[in-house]
Amino acid sequence: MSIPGIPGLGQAAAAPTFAAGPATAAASTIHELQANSEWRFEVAFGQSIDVKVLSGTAEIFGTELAEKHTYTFRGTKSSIFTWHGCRLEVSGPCEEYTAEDTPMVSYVNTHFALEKLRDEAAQNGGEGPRVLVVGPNNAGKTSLVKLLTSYAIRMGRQPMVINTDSREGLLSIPGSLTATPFASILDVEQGWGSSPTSGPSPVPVKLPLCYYYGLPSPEDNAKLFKPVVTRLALAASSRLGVDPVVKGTGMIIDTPGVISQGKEGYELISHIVSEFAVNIILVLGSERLHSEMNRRFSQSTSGAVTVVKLDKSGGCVDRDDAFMRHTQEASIREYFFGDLKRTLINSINPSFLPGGEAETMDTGLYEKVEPSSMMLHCILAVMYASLRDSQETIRDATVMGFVYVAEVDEKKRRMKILVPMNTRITDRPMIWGTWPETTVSLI
Ligand SMILES: Nc1ncnc2c1ncn2[C@@H]1O[C@H](COP(=O)(O)OP(=O)(O)OP(=O)(O)O)[C@@H](O)[C@H]1O
Repeated sequence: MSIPGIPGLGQAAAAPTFAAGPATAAASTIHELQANSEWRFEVAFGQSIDVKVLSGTAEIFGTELAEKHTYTFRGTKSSIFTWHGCRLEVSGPCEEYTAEDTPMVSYVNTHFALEKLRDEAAQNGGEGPRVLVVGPNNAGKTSLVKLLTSYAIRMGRQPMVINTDSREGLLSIPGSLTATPFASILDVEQGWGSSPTSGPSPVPVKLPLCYYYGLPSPEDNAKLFKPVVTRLALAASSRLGVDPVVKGTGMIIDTPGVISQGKEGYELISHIVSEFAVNIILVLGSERLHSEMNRRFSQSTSGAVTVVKLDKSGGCVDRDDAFMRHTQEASIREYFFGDLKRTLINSINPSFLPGGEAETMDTGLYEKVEPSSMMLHCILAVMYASLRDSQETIRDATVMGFVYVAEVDEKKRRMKILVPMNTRITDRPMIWGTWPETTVSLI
């Protein structure tokens, strides 16, 4: 483990100096990176590159790369940063350039400030900081959350990472919200790591507490999003309560970019802040949002929220709808086919009932439906609840896992589904989210 000292601490940021403009590398190339510089790359979907650290130290969003090990990257936009300089060997086609101007010093300083709070918490038996990261789309929120998580792990901590951005699942499929205690390093090739259903992984598998929302944006159905966040916060807080190491480290909460713009979004931020009892807000790349967060939270009567502004990295790239769609499909595939050996295909005949056959109060949260051809190639969330439970209980339940609808026979009211779970699910309510829409056949 070698978190570096803090190189360049207190120095003014250097003027942007890109070592090279975007270029396309095909054959094997050697890159010599100077200290404090970053190699940024984009690999298209359907293509892959191999990267090897020949010498020196290098990291991806805080996770150190092993020397001489070949890492393969597919369909990704990312960067490799070095504190002390390194030599990289790269083969395969990618868009790439090297940058010397990065906000890494301010990010690592933020990490050390959080460490100080964790040390203080340890002295008085308290809780580590509950950190919320907000900012517009593609401001680098998830990358910062990864970096703070990796650095905390490298210090022997175990942060609870919360994902409230349903567009990108964290160790789960898109549409879900999760809370995951991280004790071991992140898998840099996979992003966060393998989902629990994936097979053998070089990096230990993490088990998220998973809740289901089933829509891409919190604003699509705030009436559903808010209570799901509340449940997630309750579950995460109680998990914190039973694990002293996680409690002493605290939480790091990622958010969807859409809530960082506009009044409706700010209301959702307030909801997350109060449900998770957030005490640090990191604002990425928006003066306006920073001022709004200060106005709302700095002078709060409890006075307990600290708002910090951080620069957006020049490396952040916009991801268009097609790229997001590919990413979402890749994570769905990984969920179902991470380990083919453990994949089961079941034919079941459930009356497809969120809320079940028993009389339940119709609260309008979910509509009861029969198997229909509309469900073909869709994903259903199997809930830890009973068919007799109320709709609220089902909404508030955690997700057991997800199934994929491979065939539907409307006449017989039968579906053939792909079930990557080794357990009986026919007596469980399943929720059919309208998103992500699956357009391709997985099998
Ligand atoms: N320094 C960097 N160099 C190269 N790529 C980067 C860098 N930082 C972030 N990226 C890439 O930019 C994209 C956007 O970053 P990220 O996902 O962290 O933003 P976000 O604020 O979480 O976005 P959203 O709100 O849309 O979820 C990602 O593909 C990420 O890998």
